[in-house]
Amino acid sequence: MNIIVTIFLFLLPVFLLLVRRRRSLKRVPPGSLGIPIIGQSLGMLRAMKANTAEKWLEERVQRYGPISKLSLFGKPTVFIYGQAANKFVFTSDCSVLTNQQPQSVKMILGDRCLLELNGEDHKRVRDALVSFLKPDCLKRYVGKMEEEVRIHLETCWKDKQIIKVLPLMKTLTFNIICSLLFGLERGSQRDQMVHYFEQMIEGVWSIPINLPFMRFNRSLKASKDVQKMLKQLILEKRHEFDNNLASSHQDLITCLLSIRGENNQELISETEIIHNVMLIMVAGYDTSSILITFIVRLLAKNPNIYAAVLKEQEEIAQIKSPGESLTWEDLVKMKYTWRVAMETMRMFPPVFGNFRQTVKDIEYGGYLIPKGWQIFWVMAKTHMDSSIFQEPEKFDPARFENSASLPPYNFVPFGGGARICPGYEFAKIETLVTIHYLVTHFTWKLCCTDDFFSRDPMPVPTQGLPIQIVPTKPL
Ligand code: HEM
Repeated sequence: MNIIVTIFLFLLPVFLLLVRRRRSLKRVPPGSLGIPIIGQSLGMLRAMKANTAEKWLEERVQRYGPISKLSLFGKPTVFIYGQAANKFVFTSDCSVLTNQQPQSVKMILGDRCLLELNGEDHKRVRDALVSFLKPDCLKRYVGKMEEEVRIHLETCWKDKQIIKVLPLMKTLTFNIICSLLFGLERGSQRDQMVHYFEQMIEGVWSIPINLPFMRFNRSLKASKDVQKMLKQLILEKRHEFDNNLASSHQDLITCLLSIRGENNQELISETEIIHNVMLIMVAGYDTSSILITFIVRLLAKNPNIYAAVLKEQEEIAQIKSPGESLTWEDLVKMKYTWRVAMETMRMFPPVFGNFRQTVKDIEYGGYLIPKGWQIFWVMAKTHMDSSIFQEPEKFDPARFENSASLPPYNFVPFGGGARICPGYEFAKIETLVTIHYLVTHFTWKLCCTDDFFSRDPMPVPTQGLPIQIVPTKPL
């Protein structure tokens, strides 16, 4: 026995030496980590603001190749892009990569929101959210979304000549979220929620460099106010549910409360409901409003495409009797309009890219990425790759006529894998319903014809996209 232990103790250091030597043979990717803490953060933020982020990244690719290291927001980072990179990020489980968000996300949205969860916990909470966000469930809410769109156009577009699209689309998407997800009707409670929410969202994606401390603190305080309101809302909805008073039009909160175990105990905790409802508010607000804003911009610049969308939507409107609601079946017919939306997201994806963190030393593309480093994957660059999308600068919805023929992992505006956007169908319905109403009731002209938009981190067109509108049919 002693001999075996002695041999083991002798061999152990040799084994460890060999492992370490193997690891050191692999190189970390080329590039520089720059000045400590700051690294390349300022350069990238500047490029995002100046709408030159793609060029900034392309210069890196020219200099170091498709995989390079840099330092972003105080952490060593590896930048990757392309089909293989997307596949790697979307198919790696939480024993390899975990989600990585700025500390501000955890502070404002809470540590039980999906972005902070991994593995089994992530799956359990995500499945609960998807039970409401899946098409089978959302089908029933097309009419409710339509009602919000109608009221929005009546109050914010009717009798106006010039409007700014982005702020209005933000108002609309927030109202849709309040109505469908929280069952919060129009009135003082909803107005108060908007007030706190607008302050809260300012700080969510912030890092110390881009938001002054005072404003971040205001955002943090607003998050507490939103949480207080949600707590009260949950109390009311739990009472309604337990006493069978819930209306047939369930909202997300009631749906989460209704997920029960064997002894009727709630399976999603109150904290998880609050944190995830706040995440949904944030995740579904900027993204969809930006998508609709960019569609409006592209339709104004491409009259032929506007005409084709109008034709498709008129065909649907014409078979409706006055006041009849849109249905799921109508949305299924809006194939061309959705292709326009897909092409818009190819060229102007609301989400530019995102971060993950390595859980252990990993090998990718022949390089070593050490444990604890960030991975910065950028989808926007893959969408403009001319070897995948011919003439990538051309706005051409026809390229999605046969989207099944697109090789996988190349067009990923909603991400992929275990963290693929659970709000995909929700975003699709609100986009199609809104565009239906816009094209069948208005024509418009851009007031700012420049092509500029900054990324903050989502794309924001100049002055929020002012347009001149002309009604073509009464609402
Ligand atoms: C055009 C609209 C939208 C786009 C382009 C979009 C895009 C994305 C992307 C790319 C991700 C994955 C990020 C990653 O893997 O790191 C994501 C995640 C997410 N999205 Fe969306 N989204 C949109 C609308 C929505 C809506 C309307 C909701 C809610 C109703 C929503 C809720 C979420 C949530 C909760 C996550 C986190 C999922 C997880 O970590 O498991 N999104 N979205």
